[in-house]
Amino acid sequence: MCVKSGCDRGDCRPLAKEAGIILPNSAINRLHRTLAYLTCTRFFHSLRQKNMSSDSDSDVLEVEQQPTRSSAPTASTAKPNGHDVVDVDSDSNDRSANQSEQGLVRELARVEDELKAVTKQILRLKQKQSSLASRQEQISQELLLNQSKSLAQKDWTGTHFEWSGRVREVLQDVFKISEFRHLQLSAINATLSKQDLILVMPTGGGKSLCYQLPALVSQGITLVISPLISLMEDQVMQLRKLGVGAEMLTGSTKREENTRIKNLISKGPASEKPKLLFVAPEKLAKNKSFMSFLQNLHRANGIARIAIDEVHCCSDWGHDFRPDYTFLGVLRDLFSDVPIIGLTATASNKVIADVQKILNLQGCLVLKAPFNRPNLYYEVRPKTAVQKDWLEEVADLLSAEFKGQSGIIYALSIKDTEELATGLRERNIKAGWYHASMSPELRSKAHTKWLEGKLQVIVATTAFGLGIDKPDVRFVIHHSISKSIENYYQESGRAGRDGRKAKCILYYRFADYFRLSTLVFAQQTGLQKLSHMLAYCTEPIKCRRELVAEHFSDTWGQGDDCKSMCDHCRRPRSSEQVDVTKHCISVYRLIRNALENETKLTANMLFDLWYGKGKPALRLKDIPAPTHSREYMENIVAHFISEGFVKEDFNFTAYSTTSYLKINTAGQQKLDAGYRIKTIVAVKAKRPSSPACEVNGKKMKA
Ligand SMILES: Nc1ncnc2c1ncn2[C@@H]1O[C@H](COP(=O)(O)OP(=O)(O)OP(=O)(O)O)[C@@H](O)[C@H]1O
Repeated sequence: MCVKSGCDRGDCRPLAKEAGIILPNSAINRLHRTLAYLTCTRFFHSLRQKNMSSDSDSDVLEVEQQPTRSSAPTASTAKPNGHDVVDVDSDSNDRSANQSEQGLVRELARVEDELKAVTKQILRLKQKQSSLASRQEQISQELLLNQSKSLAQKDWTGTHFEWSGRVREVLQDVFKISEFRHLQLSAINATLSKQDLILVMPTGGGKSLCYQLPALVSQGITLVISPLISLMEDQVMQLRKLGVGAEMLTGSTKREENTRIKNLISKGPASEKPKLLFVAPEKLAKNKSFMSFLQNLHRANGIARIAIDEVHCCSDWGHDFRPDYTFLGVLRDLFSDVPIIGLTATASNKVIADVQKILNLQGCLVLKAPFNRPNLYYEVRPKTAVQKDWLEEVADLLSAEFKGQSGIIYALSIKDTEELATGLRERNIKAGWYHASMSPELRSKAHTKWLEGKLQVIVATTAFGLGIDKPDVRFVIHHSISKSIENYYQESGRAGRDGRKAKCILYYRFADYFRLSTLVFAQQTGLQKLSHMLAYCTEPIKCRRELVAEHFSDTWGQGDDCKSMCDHCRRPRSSEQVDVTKHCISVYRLIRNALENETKLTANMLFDLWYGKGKPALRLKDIPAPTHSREYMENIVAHFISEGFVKEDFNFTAYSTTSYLKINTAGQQKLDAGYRIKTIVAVKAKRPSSPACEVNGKKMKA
């Protein structure tokens, strides 16, 4: 060890020699003390280099000022050139250096304390900055929302507009409709007034009319941006049937057809010019020649308005985000005097604000109809583990309650659609299947057979959704849970579009949650949205409509009535709040114990262990099997997942992804700090004690 400084190399003296310096002990000591931040080696290396490049006196060491906390020069040693001068032979210098060292140590401690305080302050300020920034965003959103609300206060329903007479004429003569539905006239008047507008109306509410009718009352073309080719085909076909000129351009439109349509729109005779042009968002985002065509058309006042169908696709908070939709933000600037109308059935306030931002329509008019579909009955039923039992139950339902009625069964995978439809056919139900892997011909054949009533039910993936406009769908059954409440609302919304009563039944099984979580976890908002759906399915007592209204920030006041059109309102149950903290601790312990045994637990493995099954080494003797049913306990664990106490850990194999359960550290910290987890459970009504009665003289239970 080299003197007192802690240098363990012991090579300062040979290095000093090599640098041409003869050092007395006192100088070595002092250097070690005052230059504690340097190892001796570093110091002499730098010195050697310095000496090599200068003719300095070997008795005088010129120490380069280091950018460190102990570098303040003293008046006695400071050279005019800014370098400290250390006289290695001077004892008085030695003493003063000792004093200055103590001073430096004190200063260092003070500086360190100050630094700590400043760091704390910075952290506090950063937190404040981020909370102020999010409040700022919230306030600007609220201000814009207020702007939207005040625009919505204006009376748009009037019939005093210059176009009012013509609007009614077109409604009756072209569309053969006698009366407007809620918000249709307001939306039509607003867009004809050149007001930018976002229209939120329930599925089947009649949104299409709100841009189709104005298209016939305005000069120029209405450009409709739509996410699906099948949706465009359907609309073009319907419009042509009504005698309205409509065209569509997609990525697969042939070059000649493309030119024909463009020429017709820009140069065709007025009587032959189409009034509506349907395009996919990709057409705008990826086709410069089409954008140039639109700009030329605009210069010639040829664009009446732009309608963006399924506008929630702009936002990744919406349920089917499409990156090409984000390109549509340029439209507001490029065609500044052309009114834009965005339409959707599923948008919470968050999605609306997001869409407004992306499309540059901040503060525009928002017309929002209630989400409630009063004619739809919502029910969640437990799903049996055995497929055969489920098929029996549903076949019974279709041949009794839904006999002669038309409906849809939504399934999670392509394989499921085919297996379930086959299973139903074996039980004499006229069932077909529909999914994205079928050829367009086969898909269209299945769709047509169902439309014509040759199939009672179509078992489909969500590929069968947007644009399905069969009015008399009396039931929509979900074989497993949907990816989000938005998806469920859309899919179940295919029922009862004629306004008559229809049933939406969802079969829930906890295991299905994990089939979906492994599919959606890579999406930015996938798991969060799925957890909302999980909470919807496991909700024990609350009205289903109220849950949906809350999700979409819709108003559902005390006076609002479901009219017994959901399972919870039809069969109200009493409930109680229970403390489930101990169950969470058990779950954490089982997961931790398994990890200590190098095993990760899937939900199924966890429940097996909890109920005393599975590998004995992974069981914990002091955790007794729950006294409640597995279904009850699954709902409790579902609550832990929805509330973030339990997280998932996704692991890939070559063919699949597995979800394992893991402890959320933040959840553990909360429990450590004494937090109690509480949840609401339904309380089974006590059976009234059966009065005894007498049959043939014997006492029997009634
Ligand atoms: N005022 C009206 N009176 C009667 N029928 C109408 C009226 N407006 C629209 N419809 C009909 O209602 C059905 C649903 O309309 P539309 O397809 O526009 O719904 P949507 O709001 O776009 O629904 P989704 O979001 O599910 O596609 C159509 O068959 C349409 O002809």
